[in-house]
Amino acid sequence: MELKEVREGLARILVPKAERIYDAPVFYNPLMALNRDISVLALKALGSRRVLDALSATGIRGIRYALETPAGEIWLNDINPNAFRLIVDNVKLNFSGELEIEGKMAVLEGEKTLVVTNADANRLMNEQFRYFDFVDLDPFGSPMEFLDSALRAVKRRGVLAITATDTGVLCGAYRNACLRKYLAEPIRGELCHEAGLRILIGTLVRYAAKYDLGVEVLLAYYRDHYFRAFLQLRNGAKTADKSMKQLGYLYQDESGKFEFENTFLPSKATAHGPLWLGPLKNQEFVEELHRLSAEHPLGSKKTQKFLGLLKDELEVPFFYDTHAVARRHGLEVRKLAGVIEILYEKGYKATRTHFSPTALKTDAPFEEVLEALRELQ
Ligand SMILES: C[S@@+](CC[C@H](N)C(=O)[O-])C[C@H]1O[C@@H](n2cnc3c(N)ncnc32)[C@H](O)[C@@H]1O
Repeated sequence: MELKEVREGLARILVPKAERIYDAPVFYNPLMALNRDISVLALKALGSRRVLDALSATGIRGIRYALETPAGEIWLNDINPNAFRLIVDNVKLNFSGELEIEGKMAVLEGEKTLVVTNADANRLMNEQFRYFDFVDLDPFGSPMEFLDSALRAVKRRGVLAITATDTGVLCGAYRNACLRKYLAEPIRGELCHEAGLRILIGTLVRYAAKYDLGVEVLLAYYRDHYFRAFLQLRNGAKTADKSMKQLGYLYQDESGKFEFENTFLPSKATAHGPLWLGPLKNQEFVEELHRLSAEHPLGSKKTQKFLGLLKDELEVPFFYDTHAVARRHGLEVRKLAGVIEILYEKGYKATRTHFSPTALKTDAPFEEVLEALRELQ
């Protein structure tokens, strides 16, 4: 395998030289630096000790966790033998000390303990029952095939960090796949990304509830064709019931107006979901990540700005995309800032949203958003 060295955060990592990322013998995507930055900041803020990077590829994520956060014991796993060998080399490149290799496992004991394994992630997570404070799933496509095992490997008050790159499925391009994997009806159109993220979280909540685990969303977002969610687990049947009560359904009519209902079963056949209707962030947590991003060696120049956008975003379910509203009502597109200003003057809250550069989140009713656009014609 031909290799080159890259730097990200405090890590030096050997990655395969390849024309296209999916042709490489071990997967590495430089675009995911922002995802890894936010994960490093989250782990730093949480202070979790025992961490599993279950689908590690080059090891870049787990090695950054070891170098840049207070985590004391970090496991890096991949089923691909080439990945295992590369992770071992990358651990050696970043840490001094003796790495003891025995078959499909390598252990480095030092200031930090690093454990590298070449196993099926489900098998490893089932063997390490309730062992980890923080479990990271960063798969190709959907995380669903790993979810039950992750919910068993993580401690009952631990944190799950989950990526999903199957946006076509969660956003309704492949409806049947969404029904199969997430047992949910997706939506097409301008709300598909937020609905997709909320379908993903809704499914995670239902899976956690089986184990009498409740879920608090520390942060969840959509970016660069993937979803990412950090979930704080809460122990007990009552907290699981509370989380389940935050599930519900979304409805949208042809005018673009939407509504949602917090019910276990939908009242109408046109429902989209079930999906999570609770918050997508813990405000203090996001403010802390934003603050930390100013002083941390980041891998992507875009991370701090993106965290700022997430921090300032109004916490209400769903948004109005001004381009979509204008199109649906035969109006001219107008600047988002102008619409936000009119709503502000009328006493409503309104902010930009990370889901779309042309959309706003507001507590104003749909008619007021439409009226604001009309005023600007
Ligand atoms: C998207 S890549 C991970 C990228 C990495 N987390 C990063 O930040 O660069 C997914 C990895 O999962 C590994 N994988 C796929 N199925 C697996 C399984 N059942 N058990 C363990 N690893 C698996 C693949 O070999 C691949 O390296």
